[in-house]
Amino acid sequence: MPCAVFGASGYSGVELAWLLHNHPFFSLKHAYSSSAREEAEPLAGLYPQIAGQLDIILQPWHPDLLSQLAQEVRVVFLALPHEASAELAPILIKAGLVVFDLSGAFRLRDPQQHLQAYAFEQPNIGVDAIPYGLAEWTVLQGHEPLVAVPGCYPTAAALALKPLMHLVQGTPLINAVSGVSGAGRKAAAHTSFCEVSLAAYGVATHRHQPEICQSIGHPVIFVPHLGNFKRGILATIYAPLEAGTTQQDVELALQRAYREQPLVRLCHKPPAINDVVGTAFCDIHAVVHNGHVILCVAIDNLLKGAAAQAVQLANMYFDMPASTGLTGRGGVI
Ligand SMILES: NC(=O)C1=CN([C@@H]2O[C@H](COP(=O)(O)OP(=O)(O)OC[C@H]3O[C@@H](n4cnc5c(N)ncnc54)[C@H](OP(=O)(O)O)[C@@H]3O)[C@@H](O)[C@H]2O)C=CC1
Ligand SMILES: CC(=O)N[C@@H](CCC(=O)OP(=O)(O)O)C(=O)O
Repeated sequence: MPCAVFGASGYSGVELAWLLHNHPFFSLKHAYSSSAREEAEPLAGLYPQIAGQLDIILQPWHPDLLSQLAQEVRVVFLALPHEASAELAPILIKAGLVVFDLSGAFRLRDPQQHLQAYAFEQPNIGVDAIPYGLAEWTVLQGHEPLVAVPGCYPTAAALALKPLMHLVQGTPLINAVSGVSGAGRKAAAHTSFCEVSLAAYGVATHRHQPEICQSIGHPVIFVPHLGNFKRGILATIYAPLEAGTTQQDVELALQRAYREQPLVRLCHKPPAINDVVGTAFCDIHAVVHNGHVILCVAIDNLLKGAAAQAVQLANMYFDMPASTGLTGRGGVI
């Protein structure tokens, strides 16, 4: 299945390019950067890690390329800033392409909430329902023109909480720490090596708060943190439980949700970021304590939180096992 990656010069884009290049069914035909780059160049020029293995040329995107693209590929993955996705996705859909969008442009159902979170209006692409693709909780029909891939923090938080919401009574509190690749490749002082130690940010204002609420169907308190490591997210979640809920109730609910899901691992001890970095896995540990469940969840933000989840959804879209091409350990950056 020929496909293309937009935003391939970025962190989640290059991970997508690598996963698709090594995939048994998808075949990477085109990799695009923004049009701000002046010339085509090998993607390996930006990421020497892939030299000699993935020899694709990174082409600056230009609308004149659209008709050739539409003739040559069926599926496109967008790893672009939210507004760029919002602008490009409708054009690609109109050209007959199936779009997996990693940005936040199409995730929120409520246009007002979207406007408040992203500060631009959500485009109306004339589709009734755009699937929000939390992969383990989504059924795709295989004819949707666009799938919205969840954000990295919402993936970690919702995978842990969704199986337990019938046992939760009260507001879950979510503390999550992300590595710096979560902020993307573009240079910025607040994400530069000497500036980052460990601190909360976006307290009570982060755009993933409404996304998590939408995903689990319940309000939450969410505090993201930036840590001085490259990749990975570790979330610690405290959720009050209905009186009498036991450890066994929680474990059964998690097992029921995930026993058929190869990319979610239920763990006997709290996971470390190193357990999942370079993988498509989500590791979850749960303990009932003082009327609460304490959940520790780890994912690689660039893989399960972005590129690998997009490929997982594309696998499902084309009726393949969800984990096709995703069970190895790797990661480009
Ligand atoms: N990083 C992460 O952990 C996660 C990211 N995401 C989402 O994935 C998307 C990409 O994020 P990330 O990889 O971090 O970003 P990066 O900043 O690393 O990369 C952004 C990419 O988009 C390209 N680009 C920028 N502006 C435009 C434009 N106007 N038109 C076309 N291409 C453009 C850039 O090209 P150029 O190099 O030429 O500037 C680059 O290839 C974002 O929507 C982000 O929210 C989702 C989950 C996790
Ligand atoms: C560490 C860091 O900066 N993380 C990003 C979130 C990661 C991400 O890309 O999520 P979206 O797809 O929703 O943008 C942030 O907090 O904005």
